[in-house]
Amino acid sequence: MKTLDRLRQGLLRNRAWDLTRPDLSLELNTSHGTLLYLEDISVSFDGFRAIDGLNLYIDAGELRCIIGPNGAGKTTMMDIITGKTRPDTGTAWFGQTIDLLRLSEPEIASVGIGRKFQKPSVFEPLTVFENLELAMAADKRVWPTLRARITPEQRTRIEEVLETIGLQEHRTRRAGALSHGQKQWLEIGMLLMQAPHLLLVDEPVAGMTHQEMDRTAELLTSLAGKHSVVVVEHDMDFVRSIANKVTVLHQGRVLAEGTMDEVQNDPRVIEVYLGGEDVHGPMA
Ligand SMILES: Nc1ncnc2c1ncn2[C@@H]1O[C@H](COP(=O)(O)OP(=O)(O)OP(=O)(O)O)[C@@H](O)[C@H]1O
Repeated sequence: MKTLDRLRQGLLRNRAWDLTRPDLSLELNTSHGTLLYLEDISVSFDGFRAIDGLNLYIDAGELRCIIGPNGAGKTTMMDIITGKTRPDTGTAWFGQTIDLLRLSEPEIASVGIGRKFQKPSVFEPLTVFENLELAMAADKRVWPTLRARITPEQRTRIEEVLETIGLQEHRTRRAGALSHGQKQWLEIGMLLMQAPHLLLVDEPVAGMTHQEMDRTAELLTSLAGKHSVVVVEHDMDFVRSIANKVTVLHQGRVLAEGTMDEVQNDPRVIEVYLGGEDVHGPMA
């Protein structure tokens, strides 16, 4: 029997698996071109359906923007992908073989899903370089010994990431002394140290200057191709500047999907945004 079928059977059969979970696949397979499959996902909190039959597919290497009014379910969707929230129904596959609903939060991170929350959480007393060094250690138990020595390969990797995030000249600065935008880029760099296949980025430009927003747009678009990037953002100008494909969530399901022009001209989307439900204002 194919691994996928075996896993599916296991899922239907029982959720209490053997602790060793011998049939658990952690090998990513995206030969069909799709990295993330969320199908018919629903979750309720105290009887309120925050996610309601959600279907979402993210291609390998794609940059996708997710928009939607307050309470549309964007954060809850991210929580489901990362294992923080378990759906009541539905399936969530990472590539064709990895069943996310069978993995713990740390396991989901280790198969290559990184999440950046809105508020930067860099280690302020440490330098930019040291932050990246720490982020390299997937196993946080090795932190105390990590500073002892890094290999030339690891140093090269850190240098590459410093260049990607544009902080080469700030490598010896304390993270706490960075601007808000620089802290956000450092945190994206810290995620990159884990070489994730999928990066989930929550409101990356909130509180940024225009210049920082432009730099963030460049950074996120440069990551696509090598990684899949899912950006949840309220700032429509920013979304327009980076998006190929936009998904509009509303009441826990996909309302519309397409280019920014397509979704902006979709009467259902206009109704949701102009209907007074969104405190962030109409779509620009
Ligand atoms: N743990 C929870 N308990 C109860 N209700 C919740 C919980 N998490 C989310 N909700 C509710 O589910 C709905 C969806 O919330 P969610 O935070 O996912 O929306 P969102 O699209 O991220 O909104 P925003 O743009 O304001 O961040 C909201 O009505 C919210 O109040």
